[in-house]
Amino acid sequence: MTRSIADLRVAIDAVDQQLLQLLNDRAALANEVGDIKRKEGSQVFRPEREAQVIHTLQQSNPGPLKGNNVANIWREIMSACRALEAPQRVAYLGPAGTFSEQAAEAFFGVSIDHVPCASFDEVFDATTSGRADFGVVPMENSTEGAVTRSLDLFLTSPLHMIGETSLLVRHNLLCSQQTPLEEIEAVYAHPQALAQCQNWLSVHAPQAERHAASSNAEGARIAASNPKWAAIASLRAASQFGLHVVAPAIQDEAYNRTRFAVMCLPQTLAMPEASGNDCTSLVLSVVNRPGAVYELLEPLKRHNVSMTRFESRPARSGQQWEYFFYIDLVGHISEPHVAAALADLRPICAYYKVLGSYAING
Ligand SMILES: O=C(O)C(=O)C[C@]1(C(=O)O)C=C[C@@H](O)C=C1
Repeated sequence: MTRSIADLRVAIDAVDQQLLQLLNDRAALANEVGDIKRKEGSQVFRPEREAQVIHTLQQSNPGPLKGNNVANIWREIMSACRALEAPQRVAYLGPAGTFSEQAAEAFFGVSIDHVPCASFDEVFDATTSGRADFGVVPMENSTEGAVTRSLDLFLTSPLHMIGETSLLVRHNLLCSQQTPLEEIEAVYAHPQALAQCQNWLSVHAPQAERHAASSNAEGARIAASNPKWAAIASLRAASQFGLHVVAPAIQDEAYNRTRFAVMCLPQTLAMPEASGNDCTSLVLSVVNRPGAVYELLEPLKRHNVSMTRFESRPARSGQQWEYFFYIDLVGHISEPHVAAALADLRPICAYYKVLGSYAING
């Protein structure tokens, strides 16, 4: 016998009441954990524990909810529980409506104290000075490669990476009216977004001058003041600034992803323990002589450690052709094969810095 919608809604209401009770029971337990942490003076946010909770639930999930739904729901449940223990202040490139804000909320959930910043430099400053507990910055994009300012800032910063999150980035052309494409005189966006949409702009709005803005949301704010000006930004920025979508999904690569680093001072949160699905990020340099880069990579092969990223940046040391290498390895630094590889690799390096060992956000 099929049940009517009215009957099904009564059943849903009953399940919701049970869920509400269970969620409050859970929040009360988290509160008790919070009391203990306050007495101990230990950090509220435990990313490896949260990753484990989500991983375990995804493994035992009987469906019909999909694994990623389970992850999203529990990220928000834990965000709310964490905020009861103590609100976490998170710095990112603002204003409201940026992809960085989206990344911060994807990692921490929405129950955070938002600290929007005017530049990547300010995100590092805010997190270093204690104005924020954590910072979120983009590290790499699947179309445009490294976000070089973030990499350079990490080199001299006392901050370390305690997590990562990756976002599918869809760019939209936004205007204050439905302005025809051929009438758009200027496009405002962050240089990364302009680069990720350059082919589309050359074909569909070749007459439009391209202007760099400090963020896409700032570009949206500027575009809101003139119907002949457009911005490249998210749907979230469109609703934030009351703009229309003149053209959706204009990024040159359909699969345009940006990976963000989550960072903090080591005294705020020490390196997370291994979660079982981790990554280690390093910055290294070697003296410039034949075979040096080969020697750098050889210990990884010998100890069977996979490398998922190898990025070089000029050292700016005054010496030409000297580089820093940004390397990501699969595994946690406490795993024996990773520890052994790094022990062999370290003496070869002229410069060696572990940016962090943290759970892969999947
Ligand atoms: O297990 C803890 O340490 C908690 O504080 C509880 C809890 C949770 O809600 O499950 C909340 C915050 C932490 O980041 C990890 C987990």
